[in-house]
Formats: sequence, structure tokens, C-alpha cells
Amino acid sequence: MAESAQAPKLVYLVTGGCGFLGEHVVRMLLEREPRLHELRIFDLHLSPWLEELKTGPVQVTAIQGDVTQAHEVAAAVAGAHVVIHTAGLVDVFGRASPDTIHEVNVQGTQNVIEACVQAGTQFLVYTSSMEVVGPNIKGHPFYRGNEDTPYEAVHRHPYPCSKALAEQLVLKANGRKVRGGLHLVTCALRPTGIYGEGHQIMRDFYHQGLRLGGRLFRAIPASVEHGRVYVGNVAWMHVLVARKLEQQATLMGGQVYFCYDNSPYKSYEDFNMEFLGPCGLRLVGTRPLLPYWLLVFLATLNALLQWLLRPLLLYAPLLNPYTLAVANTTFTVSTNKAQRHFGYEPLFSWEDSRTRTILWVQATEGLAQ
Ligand SMILES: NC(=O)c1ccc[n+]([C@@H]2O[C@H](COP(=O)([O-])OP(=O)(O)OC[C@H]3O[C@@H](n4cnc5c(N)ncnc54)[C@H](O)[C@@H]3O)[C@@H](O)[C@H]2O)c1
Ligand SMILES: C[C@@H](CO)CCC[C@@H](C)[C@H]1CC[C@H]2[C@@H]3[C@H](O)C=C4C[C@@H](O)CC[C@]4(C)[C@H]3CC[C@]12C
Repeated sequence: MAESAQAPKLVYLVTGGCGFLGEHVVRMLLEREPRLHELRIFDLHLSPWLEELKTGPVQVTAIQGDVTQAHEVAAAVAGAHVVIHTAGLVDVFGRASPDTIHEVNVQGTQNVIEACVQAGTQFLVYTSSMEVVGPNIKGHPFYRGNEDTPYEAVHRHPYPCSKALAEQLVLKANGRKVRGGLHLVTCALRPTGIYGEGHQIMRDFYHQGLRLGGRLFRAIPASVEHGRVYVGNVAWMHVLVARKLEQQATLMGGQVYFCYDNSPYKSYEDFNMEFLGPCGLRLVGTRPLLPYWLLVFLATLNALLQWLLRPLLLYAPLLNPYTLAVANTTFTVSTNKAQRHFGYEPLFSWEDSRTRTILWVQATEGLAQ
């Protein structure tokens, strides 16, 4: 094609490119970014599937590195035109210390920004999270809100605190002069709860259901809506945003965008059943089987046990006061900002997203312990 022959040849860097979201971003870039010349994938742990990507027309460079190490980040960023920073420590279960979460998510992001400035890289897309907004510690509902909906964003947990700080750093860096005299253009994408192929927590719920004889027990009222978005659509938003940042720098620089698609508004558990149901699991109860105060008690007990056992072993169950509060507080988005600013439309319909996720859960069946 004459058009692609003239297209600039760009170097992209995806940090966290071997993670759940990162892998989808990497594959989406290879499929749908015709200007791509080299794709650098930077991650603490490199996955074996990277090898199969190296046989295509785009140069794929795997870089094992740590975002907390400024020199490693600087070396990876040098010569890149666009950086998509998805690397992060996603921990709401108390597996990592608050200091480690801060170091990876905040200091790591600062390192990425500084590397862009030093290298003259002009475009930086940051994967933020709905949790920079909420649910807040007061449990206020956020019902189908958008990027401009007033909401008291107050957090205590290390993960949302770190994501909020990192997002602020990225947005503040918009407009900074980079090496060569041009200006940095940044923006942040805020996914709600991502689902799809590779979603570890979905797999955990599936295996837990199998262990419980094909049943899961309702803990959260069906009326509590939890925002979810398909990983393929989140990846597509990253690709589009990165592509359009150059043309729409004034409009998009320093902006935040929720990630959304046509996934239905449901409770966390009812939404999971859209996939786990067709895989043979049943959600028992039309209402929560345990009173809320008992769940709070169990979650607090888990937190206490985690603290007591820490010198001996890592006890990190799914239920803790924070995850209970997130699952039990309505947080859903309804916005078209991404469509208005950079023409985003979901690439995958709800039916496609659902089918792909079901097929993936079914394929993991053999992996049940
Ligand atoms: N999963 C969700 O529901 C969700 C929702 C909103 C936002 N996010 C954000 O999306 C991003 C990706 O999340 P995910 O669910 O794919 O998580 P993930 O854990 O699957 O992926 C994160 C990747 O980052 C890498 N990484 C971690 N520490 C690193 C370090 N020090 N240096 C280099 N690489 C490092 C990991 O090895 C991993 O491959 C994160 O920034 C997360 O905050 C996730
Ligand atoms: C009370 C339990 C009964 O079944 C259910 C507990 C479910 C929780 C483990 C998950 C409920 C909501 C999830 C979070 C949410 O989807 C958004 C997130 C943002 C993202 O940046 C990281 C992941 C997460 C915090 C996600 C984690 C798991 C939940 C708390």
C-alpha cells in the first residue's frame, strides 16, 4: 500500500508487556498499528510466548528489567517514540508491602517520565485505574459517572494511593520539555475491573467453584453495580490513544479517560457468572447468604490472621476489608469522552467479549488444582 510505504516507522515501548493487560496491548499493537517498526517489551518477568512474536515483520525486542531501576528504564526508552506504561504492582490482597507497591507504582512511573524527558520521547500513555477515583473509604457510590462527575476521592489502601499519585505525576508531566526541545504529551487511561483471557482472579473463582462442587455462594447484593471492561477493548483504547496523541496533542494532553465498552452493569459476582455459568458453575442465593456484618467480621479476621502469620507465611485470601468494600460499593462509569476525543469505539462487542472469555475459562479447566 502506498500509504503504509510512506508511514513513519515508529518504535513503541510497552512496560509490563508480559502482564494480563500488557500482553493484549502488545498483540493489539502488532495487529493494528501499521506504523510500528520496533516493539520493545519491558517486564520484570519475560514470558515464553514472546518468542513466537519475533518471527513477524515487526522487530520485537524483549527487555527484562525493573521499572524501579532508573538506568534500566532509561536504556529501554532511548530511541522510543511512544511509551505505554502498563507495568505495575496490582496488589489489593496484602501480598506486597506498602513500600514496595509505592516504589513500583510511583517511583517506577517517575523513572519512566524522566527517561522520556532525557531520551526526547514525546508520547506517554499511562495505565491508571478506576481506583484513583474510587470507591472511596467512605463507601460512596459512583453510579454511571464520567470523568467530570464530582466524587470525593479519598483512599487509605496502598494500591489506590499509589495509582493516584502516579497518575498525578503523569498528568503533571504533560508539556514538559524533552530532549531536543519538543514537549511531552501524556494521558492516563482508567480501566474499571478488567476481564477476559488471562484474568487470574476469574480463574481463581472458577477453581474455587469447582472445589465447592460447582457452586459459588452469593456474598454481595445483586443491586451493587461493579464496572467491568473487556481486556481487548482496554488494549484497543491504548493503541488508539497512543496513535492519536500526536494529532490531538492539545486536546488530549494531560487528560484522563475511563476505559469502557458495552459490558453490562452488574454486581461483581453476577458479572462473573456470565462466564462461569456456561462453564458449569452456579451462584447460590438470590440474596447474600451471610449478613454483611458477618462478612465484615470475616474480612477483619483475615486481615488479623495475615498480620499474625506474616512472620511465618503469607496468608493473602481474596476477602479482606478493602476487597469487600470495593466489591460492595457501586462503581460504574458511563461516558463517551474517549469517543469524542479520539474516536474510540469498542472493537469487541459484549457478545464477542463474553464468548472469548468463556472459551478461555473452559480452556483453563485442565489446570484446576
Ligand atoms: N486488572 C485490572 O482489573 C486493572 C484495572 C485497572 C487498572 N489496571 C492497571 O493495569 C496495569 C496492568 O495490570 P494487570 O492486571 O495486567 O497486572 P499484571 O500483574 O498482570 O501485569 C503487570 C505487569 O507488570 C510487571 N511488573 C510488575 N512490577 C514490575 C517492575 N518492577 N518492573 C517491570 N515490570 C513490572 C509484571 O511482571 C506484570 O507482567 C496495572 O498498572 C494496573 O494497575 C488493572
Ligand atoms: C467479597 C467476595 C465475595 O465473592 C468478592 C471479592 C472480590 C474482589 C476480590 C474483587 C472485587 C472487585 C475487584 C477489583 C476491581 O474489579 C477493580 C480493580 C482495579 C484494578 O486497578 C486492580 C484490580 C481491582 C482492585 C480488582 C481486584 C479484585 C476485586 C477487589
